[in-house]
Amino acid sequence: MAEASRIFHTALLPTLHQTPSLRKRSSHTISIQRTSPAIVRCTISTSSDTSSKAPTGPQPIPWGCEIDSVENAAALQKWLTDSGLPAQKMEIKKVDVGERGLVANNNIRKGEKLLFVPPSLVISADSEWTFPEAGDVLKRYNVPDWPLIATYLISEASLMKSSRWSNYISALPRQPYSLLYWTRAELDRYLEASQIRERAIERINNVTGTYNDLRARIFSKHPNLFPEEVRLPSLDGRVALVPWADMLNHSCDVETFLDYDKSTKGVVFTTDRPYQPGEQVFISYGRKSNGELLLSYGFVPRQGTNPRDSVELPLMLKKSDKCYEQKVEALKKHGLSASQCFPLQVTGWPLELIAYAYLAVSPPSMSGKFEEMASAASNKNSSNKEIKYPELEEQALQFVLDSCESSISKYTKFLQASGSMDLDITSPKQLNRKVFLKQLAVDLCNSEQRILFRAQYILRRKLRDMRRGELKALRVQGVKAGCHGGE
Ligand SMILES: C[S@@+](CC[C@H](N)C(=O)[O-])C[C@H]1O[C@@H](n2cnc3c(N)ncnc32)[C@H](O)[C@@H]1O
Repeated sequence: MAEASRIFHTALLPTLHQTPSLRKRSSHTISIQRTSPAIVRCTISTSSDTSSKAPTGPQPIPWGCEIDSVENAAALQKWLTDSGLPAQKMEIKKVDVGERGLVANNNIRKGEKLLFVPPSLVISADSEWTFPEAGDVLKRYNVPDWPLIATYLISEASLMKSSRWSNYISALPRQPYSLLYWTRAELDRYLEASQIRERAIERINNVTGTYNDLRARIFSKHPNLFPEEVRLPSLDGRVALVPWADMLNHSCDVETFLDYDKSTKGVVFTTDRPYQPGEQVFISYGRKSNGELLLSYGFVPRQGTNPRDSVELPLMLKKSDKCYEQKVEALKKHGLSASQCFPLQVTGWPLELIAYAYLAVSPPSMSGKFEEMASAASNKNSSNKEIKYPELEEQALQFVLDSCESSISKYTKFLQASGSMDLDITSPKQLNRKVFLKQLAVDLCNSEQRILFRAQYILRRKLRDMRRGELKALRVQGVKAGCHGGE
């Protein structure tokens, strides 16, 4: 739940404009307009919505604050204390990593249970709605947790100061750098080399699909409760919003996650290291690659600091392969296709990747093995064991190396072009955003390319050793044959 809560928090950080008519809407934005107290009128634009049409009707409600706003954070902290948050050994401060964060104000031991957010301060699918009618309708239709909570938050935000969550809502950072908030043009332009672009498009489509489904099934049937468009952010699994806990920033060095304490029904976490007063306290947002952190949270950790970092390497069957159809059939049976991505880490690659490479380079004479190879290439097969075809190994490694090198050249092309990339800006605000996005893309591409370089190095060395070994064996055979011949 806690893991999901963080995703949700950042996925649900829309920019709500007070004066959208003045600005070209180039990313995902949510505007909320209050009509009557019981009605939430929401419109959320998408990356494809780049029109600068001035919306008519009531002014949208202000939402969130700049990520470095300590005033809103201080108001949040005061409200939380007044609302029953027990005394904590941390306080919200401006920090070096993540703008605002929780900083120790006491000595904290390793293994200490540090945080306790009582259930009354957690926003979950069971939270009480100020206007319960809309909530009742969503529950009747069994709407999953994340769109339900997103609609809840939008509904509460529309009440402004009269919502009990108003201090929380106005302290949410307006920080649209998660890939969900990049326009399609920005994704295409800055992340052309990275497979994370595909993941972002998939997630945006998932969000849009969920929204369209809700609109068709529910919102359109209850126009009095949901009079306009509501677009909701994407999220998997059980979700909740945890004010206070979601002030904690991520560090790749810690292994401690927020946890749900069944007995107290509160949110807690246990430290995995001590902290001195004045030190920022971190949690882990999950064992994620830099691309996944950018996708969900809008930041890229410093190069080389994320031991979980990985890059998706695309492998493809050759259309000219005589057994193309047969191989595709075998892959399909195991949920795979003619083009498939596999994660590479600095420390290596999964067995599935090599199994796929074996299949890709197999000659027609090995058609009896296609099925076994396709099965081993699928991670859906829990009993996966390493398969070995020594006669194909060199070709398979060369195939992976070729794919690595083709990816590396895409990154090189982008990184070289990024230096002189025209930022075609029309306002300082736009410049900030573009410079920032470009920097995020450059950081991501550098970290992904670094993993590819490492894989390239290992593959080249393996192939060299293999070929030297073969050469040696040939020489030995040659010498033996020579001896024979000489006898
Ligand atoms: C759950 S909030 C944490 C509180 C946030 N710093 C704030 O001021 O409201 C998650 C956001 O914090 C920032 N963040 C968290 N960990 C970070 C890190 N290691 N480096 C940079 N930004 C980080 C990102 O903007 C992320 O979307």
